[in-house]
Amino acid sequence: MILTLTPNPSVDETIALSEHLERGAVHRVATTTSQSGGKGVNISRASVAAGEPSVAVLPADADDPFVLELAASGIELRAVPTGGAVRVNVTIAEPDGTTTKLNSPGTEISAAVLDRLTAELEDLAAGADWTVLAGSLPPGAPVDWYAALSARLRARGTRVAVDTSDAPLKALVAALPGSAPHLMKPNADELASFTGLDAATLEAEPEAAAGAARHLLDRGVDTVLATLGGNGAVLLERGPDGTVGAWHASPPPTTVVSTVGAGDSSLFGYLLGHRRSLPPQERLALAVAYGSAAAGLPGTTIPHPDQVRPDLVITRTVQFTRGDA
Ligand SMILES: Nc1ncnc2c1ncn2[C@@H]1O[C@H](COP(=O)(O)OP(=O)(O)O)[C@@H](O)[C@H]1O
Ligand SMILES: O=P(O)(O)OC[C@H]1O[C@](O)(COP(=O)(O)O)[C@@H](O)[C@@H]1O
Repeated sequence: MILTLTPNPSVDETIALSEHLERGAVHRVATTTSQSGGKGVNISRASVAAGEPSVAVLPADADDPFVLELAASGIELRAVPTGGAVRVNVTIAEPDGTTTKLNSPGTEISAAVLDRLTAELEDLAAGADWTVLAGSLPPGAPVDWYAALSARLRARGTRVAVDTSDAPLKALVAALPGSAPHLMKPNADELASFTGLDAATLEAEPEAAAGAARHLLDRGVDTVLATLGGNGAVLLERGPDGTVGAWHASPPPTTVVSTVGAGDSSLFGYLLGHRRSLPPQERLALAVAYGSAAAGLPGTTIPHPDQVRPDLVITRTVQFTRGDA
């Protein structure tokens, strides 16, 4: 079972333009779509589509349309009532695939709701192969909450994966190795944020990304899936003998429609490969195939396994380029 936590869920509104976005101009919108999203929610949605059991833990009222839509989609939920509305995130998708995301801070979360979310996770963790802590933290959550949760949930016997950004990511890295999750999934901007390296260089050069990701393995993380946008992803993994392997995978040919949900889909692809006991290169190929399939779908649409082509992904081993961190 894959257990997910989305502490800051979002209604994802996507505005698709039939022309390039020009700041200050008036645009006629081609289509608008609205989907229930947020990182853990998207991973649970991918799990359901792939026939993998999953439970999504999140703060939201049981009668919120957000929760009703997820339940109708077949996603098993533990929704902790908040009395507040789910935030709205807006994406502007341009015809060339350029995706501009405007993510809201979210509604203030109380200590009581945080405690209930923790209790739900602890209740379910022993039955979870993986527990995924994902996305931003809403106002009111302690910035080091993921670090604290990682330590508590590891003690329950689940593997822990974290995908976050900004201050919660920095707090998690600062808390290493004490509360190290088993897996982290930074993108190039996130790798840059805690290494001080240049994001564009990390995205363009898999060896540099592998070198940056290596800092996390040196501090107790077992696996790093560093996604590099259109340049695929790098996987670093500590083997049973303690040695670290590193691989890069290039995406299959992709016509990009909206990259929202691509990172979440790639993390799910890795977890699916792990649950199927595939070797590391094949887990990486599945991750990149899932991410690229999502990038080719509108809005936050999460791919069905039929849409995912790991057979078209090219993987190779990479050497580390040690950067400063
Ligand atoms: N332009 C693109 N072309 C093909 N695949 C893409 C593109 N952008 C993203 N992807 C796929 O989605 C995955 C995650 O993308 P990335 O932008 O790194 O993640 P995040 O959404 O977390 O920022 C990539 O590893 C790749 O497989
Ligand atoms: O919690 P954050 O960092 O604001 O991110 C939430 C947003 O990210 C998403 O989970 C998509 O993430 P990815 O594009 O990284 O896969 C959206 O569904 C949601 O709007």
